[in-house]
Amino acid sequence: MPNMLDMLLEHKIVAILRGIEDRHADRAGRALIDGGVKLMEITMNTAGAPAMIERWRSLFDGEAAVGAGTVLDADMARDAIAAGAQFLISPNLDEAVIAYGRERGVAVWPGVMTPTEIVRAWKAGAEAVKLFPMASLGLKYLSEIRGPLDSIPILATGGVDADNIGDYFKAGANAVGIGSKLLNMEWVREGRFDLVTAQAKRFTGAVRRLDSVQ
Ligand SMILES: O=C[C@H](O)COP(=O)(O)O
Repeated sequence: MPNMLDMLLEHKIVAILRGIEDRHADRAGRALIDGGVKLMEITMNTAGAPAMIERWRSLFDGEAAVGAGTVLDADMARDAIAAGAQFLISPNLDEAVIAYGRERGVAVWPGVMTPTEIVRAWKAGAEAVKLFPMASLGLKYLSEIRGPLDSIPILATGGVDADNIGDYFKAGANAVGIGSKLLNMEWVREGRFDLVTAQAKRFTGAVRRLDSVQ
């Protein structure tokens, strides 16, 4: 099984699927993969999330990693891992979720906001943290905390779009989580999966270009 942290650091984008309707989900997932997305997070507040995770594990086996998002506590972590989630992402920091994931060999990237929370998460065994909500914290905040906290991988989440994605990496993000600007629900409802793929390519192409100039 591929190492999730390695995948996160290599591909640098996590697609966040929140509230996708089950009848559209498989085509949306396929469209994202066709656009180069390699890590997909189905949030646990999406109706039928565990069943969707389980289905995607076999449907997209070898093409993309499938994890669970909005994992708020150990009960949700248990349900997500039972469904086959390959990584767990949370908006909050709960040491019990980190411990549960570690016991089962599943990567946990908890949500953090402050330097104290980042270090707490790291000490509890998280190999990376989700810095959230970035749209409110701002890029300057990220670059400032990078001074003292320069070795903890940061998955910056919130407010990422195709024009500013490069700024997130310049400010110190190792990876980004992208929701609304990557998966436009209107396109999904209208069956415009070609547009979803084209949009995904804008993001994955931006990451490739940034990698090539480094
Ligand atoms: O937890 C995920 C974030 O709410 C996604 O934010 P975004 O839609 O601004 O990318």
